[in-house]
Amino acid sequence: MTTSLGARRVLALLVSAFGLTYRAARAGTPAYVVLGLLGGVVPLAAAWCTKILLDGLAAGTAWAALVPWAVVLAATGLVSGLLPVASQYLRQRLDRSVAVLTMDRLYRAMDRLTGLARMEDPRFRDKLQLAQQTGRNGPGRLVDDGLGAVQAAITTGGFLATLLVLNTGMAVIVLLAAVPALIAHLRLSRARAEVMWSITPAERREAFYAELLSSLDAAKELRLLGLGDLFRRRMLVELTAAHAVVEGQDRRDARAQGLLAGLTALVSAAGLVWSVWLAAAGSLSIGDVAMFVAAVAGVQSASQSLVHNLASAHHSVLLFHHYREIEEQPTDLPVAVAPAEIPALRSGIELRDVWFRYADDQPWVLRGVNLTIPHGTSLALVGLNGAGKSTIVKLLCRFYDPCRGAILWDGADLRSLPVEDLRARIGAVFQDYMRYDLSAAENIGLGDVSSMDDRERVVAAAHRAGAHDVVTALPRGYDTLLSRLYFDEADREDPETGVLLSGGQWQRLALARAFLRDRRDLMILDEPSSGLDAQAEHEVHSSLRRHREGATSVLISHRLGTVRDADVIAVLAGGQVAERGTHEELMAGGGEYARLFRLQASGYDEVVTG
Ligand SMILES: Nc1ncnc2c1ncn2[C@@H]1O[C@H](COP(=O)(O)OP(=O)(O)OP(=O)(O)O)[C@@H](O)[C@H]1O
Repeated sequence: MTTSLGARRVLALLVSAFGLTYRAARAGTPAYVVLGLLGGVVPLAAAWCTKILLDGLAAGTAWAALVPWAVVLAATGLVSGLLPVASQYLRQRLDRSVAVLTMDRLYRAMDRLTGLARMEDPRFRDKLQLAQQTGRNGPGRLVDDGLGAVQAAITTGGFLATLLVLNTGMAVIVLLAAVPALIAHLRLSRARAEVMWSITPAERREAFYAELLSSLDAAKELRLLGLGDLFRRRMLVELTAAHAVVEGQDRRDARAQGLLAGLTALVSAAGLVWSVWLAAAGSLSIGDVAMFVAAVAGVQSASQSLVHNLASAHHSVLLFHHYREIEEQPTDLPVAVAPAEIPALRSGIELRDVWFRYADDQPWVLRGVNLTIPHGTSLALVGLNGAGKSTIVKLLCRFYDPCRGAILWDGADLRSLPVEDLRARIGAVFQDYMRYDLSAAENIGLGDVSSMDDRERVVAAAHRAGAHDVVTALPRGYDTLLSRLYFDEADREDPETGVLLSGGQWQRLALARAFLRDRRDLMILDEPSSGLDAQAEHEVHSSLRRHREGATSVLISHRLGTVRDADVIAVLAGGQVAERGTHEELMAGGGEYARLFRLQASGYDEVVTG
């Protein structure tokens, strides 16, 4: 993560933040800008009115001539009281409009990521987290900071110009008091920004432990293994380490700011004594002295808010940079220049000399895999843990591209096909399937969004996956919410909210979701029955067998009894297909498959026979 960006990039980010804000609120943004500029002018107007009034009083001007100035002075007081209220209201409206636009754009950009590699990159995840944080109000904050800086610059410039007209010496004194302080504050704020960036890793680790300590998923292990104390101590170590770094910076800040405040006060006091002396000698009017006092205070507070705005803008620009990087990112998988239309599968799918590793610095997972899945046949992939079975599935869905070799769909390289169309032709149950905090019907219906409301199809899919009885036993049947989250107030009042299923019951729903897509060309089942009881597993595989007939499918299972009737069984080992054939052929061959099958069977045999 960076703490500095080129001037051109910073400018582009500022322009884009203003652009986004304007697009989100076409009337609100100009109004907000006008109020901001007004805020810069009001202190100047008040100082001028005070000067004119005091000079008039000293010169004995008739009260009728002074009344308008008194009214204007009172009006500046009213305006400076109302401005913050109106600005805050507009700012909040602006933030809400900007949040809708930026969130929409951010998640559209995420949707453009069709592969998985970038999502798995920890640096990308860091960026994404920052982008999510800043997306909502980042542009608004940048506009705010930019406007605040302009406002401060108007006030400072106005006072300096006024003093230059009245007396050059006074302008020089005000500058002498403000400029070194401005420079020092800028340096301090840059040092603080660097410190804050330097502690982000510690803060992230702290957040990780804090999240772990309150995570429902981790609760069982944390309690059983008594890990709460360990993680709490680790969290505190990270927190105190971050605090120690910030404490050092706080001390440096306090020292420097104390020194600066003393210096500024000294210069201002000297200037004040000098201006009073000039006034006594008749070279300055009382109004001029009042203007000098207002200018010293005005320039000081304006330069402080300038520093604050610049520091805050610096931070906001860096965060907004991450948002823009995510928003501007191109799609992660190469897109064919003229993607071919993807026809319904006719001849089959072929993996031709496929080599794959997850990153250049990681070991090869697949080393020249050759496999064909003829149309209408079933392929079973077996192999030890980590052999690369799920990796092949992910390549078939084109979540990654092979590093070498190709996967062909009826002879066409997957890379030449539109990825959305390819996926529309595939149904799958992944090993790490999702559990959606939605109703049972929606959990199944998501398999085919166009049939989500087609209850008949949803129920039929549930029947086939052995999920129907599970679902009908729920308090509201298919409409039962499977969640512990409250979606709205009505749910909160409902005692039937938040039904949780067992692991195997969830798996049946995931299977039903896949069955809703069974008219697709390729059905992929990665460990579809690992969590099912023996009876359910038997029923599911009988159902699978029936529905697999004539369909093209890939099945992965460690329970070899469930894959024995596949048309072809391929054994993966060492990143290659070590054996392939029907169950009978492989058993007769006496290789790895036969060894594993006998090993598993012997477990049952021992129990049954002895
Ligand atoms: N996203 C990933 N990033 C990096 N390496 C990965 C990733 N996913 C899997 N791997 C690695 O690739 C190898 C193959 O994993 P894969 O999940 O394909 O094996 P598998 O045969 O399905 O194993 P299992 O039987 O345990 O499910 C493993 O060494 C694993 O560590």
